[in-house]
Amino acid sequence: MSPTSFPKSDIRVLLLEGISETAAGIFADAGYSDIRRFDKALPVPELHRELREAHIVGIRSRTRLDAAAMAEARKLFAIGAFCIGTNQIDLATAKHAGIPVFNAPYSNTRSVAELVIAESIMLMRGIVQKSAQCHRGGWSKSAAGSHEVRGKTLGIVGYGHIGTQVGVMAEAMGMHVIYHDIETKLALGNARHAGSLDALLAASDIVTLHVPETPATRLMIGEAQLARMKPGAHLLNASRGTVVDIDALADALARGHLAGAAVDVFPVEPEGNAEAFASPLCGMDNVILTPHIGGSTLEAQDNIGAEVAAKLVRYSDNGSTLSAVNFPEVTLPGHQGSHRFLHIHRNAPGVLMKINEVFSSTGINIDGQYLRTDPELGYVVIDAASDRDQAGRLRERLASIDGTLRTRVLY
Ligand SMILES: NC(=O)C1=CN([C@@H]2O[C@H](COP(=O)(O)OP(=O)(O)OC[C@H]3O[C@@H](n4cnc5c(N)ncnc54)[C@H](O)[C@@H]3O)[C@@H](O)[C@H]2O)C=CC1
Ligand SMILES: O=C(O)C(=O)COP(=O)(O)O
Repeated sequence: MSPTSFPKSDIRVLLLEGISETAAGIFADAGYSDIRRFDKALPVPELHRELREAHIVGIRSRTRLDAAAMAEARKLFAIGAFCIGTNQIDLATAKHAGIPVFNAPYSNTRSVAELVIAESIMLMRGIVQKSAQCHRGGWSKSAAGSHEVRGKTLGIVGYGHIGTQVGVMAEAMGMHVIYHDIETKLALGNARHAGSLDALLAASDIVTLHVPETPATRLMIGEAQLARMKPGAHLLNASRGTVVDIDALADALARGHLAGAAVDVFPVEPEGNAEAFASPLCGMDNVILTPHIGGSTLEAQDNIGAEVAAKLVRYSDNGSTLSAVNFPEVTLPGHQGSHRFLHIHRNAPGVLMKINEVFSSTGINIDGQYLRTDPELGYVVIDAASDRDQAGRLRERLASIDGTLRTRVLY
């Protein structure tokens, strides 16, 4: 266990939104004892209060870490998104504050893909309506409107980690798979590029959305796109609530243009399980509504807890930023026998020279130096065999260099 510039017992780890116990276990095993856990997203005033004392924060998709939240988080040095999406975090503000953000890009993808496959069959068979009728004492034994998925066309919008897995599973059930993506993607199996979003919408019996939340995907499925879908087709959205115009979707369903939908994500979602949920889709028997649980399986949450906590511990103990989503990536070896100085600065000419001057002026030899920059940010890591007092003084001098955003020493 490597000590850091202040005792690990003083490093506050804040874990929100019911992040898996696995994560807390990994922090504890690495010597972190000040771990505060909450099973829901916090209301803004409480979030800001908690952030003031946190050095590391872990969130899921619900907590907004915007510029106002970050302004409160004066001690924060790392953020973990214990999920895939990082749209809830102001990545640029975090970066300019010298705070790397880590996420779990794969761990829950299978869970989402399995749900989409299950829902595709449920929708094509009209199972939710039939189940609702039975619960109400009805009995409508009929094949009308019920179809096998075999031989039908599945259109995947966003052919990334989730979209590709959905495609492979759908083909195993005999479906034709087409996809649309803004990047050139290797088609798996017999999947075919649709040519355009419009072409995909016109050709698919089921359309499933797997794009991230970006300015380009905001309301990418609105009235015009829904109108292009085949009459009687189905729409699934387990991506982000902002991707679909929910009123337009409700209208297309009410008019019978679409036969059904499965929606897991919403433009506005409750903060926690105690808050009521409302949506224009509520009350429609042909719509599967789920409370943003695409990635909520015990397997996925366990894997995510382990993956993101390990990345945060590694950064905190060792300085490595491998796979950070907003930061220059550095993979570092151990630093036995030397102190490790982390220096994060605005990328401007001359900073590196000044850092090196600090060391050369004291005659301390540099054992290893690592540097990664992007146009905005520089991250320099220096291993040097100073004594503890010297290290403290060196750190102060490094911190006083113009453009410095953050410094730490790992002993
Ligand atoms: N419902 C839930 O619980 C979960 C939801 N998600 C959501 O699913 C999204 C996708 O996840 P992954 O497949 O792992 O991400 P990914 O990054 O592997 O794939 C996203 C794909 O969308 C494409 N894309 C981006 N902008 C596009 C545009 N404007 N038009 C067409 N394609 C576009 C990308 O090129 C990429 O291939 C996440 O960003 C997240 O928002 C992820 C996990 C769980
Ligand atoms: O991984 C994602 O992006 C998700 O949407 C899952 O979010 P959650 O961790 O379930 O709040």
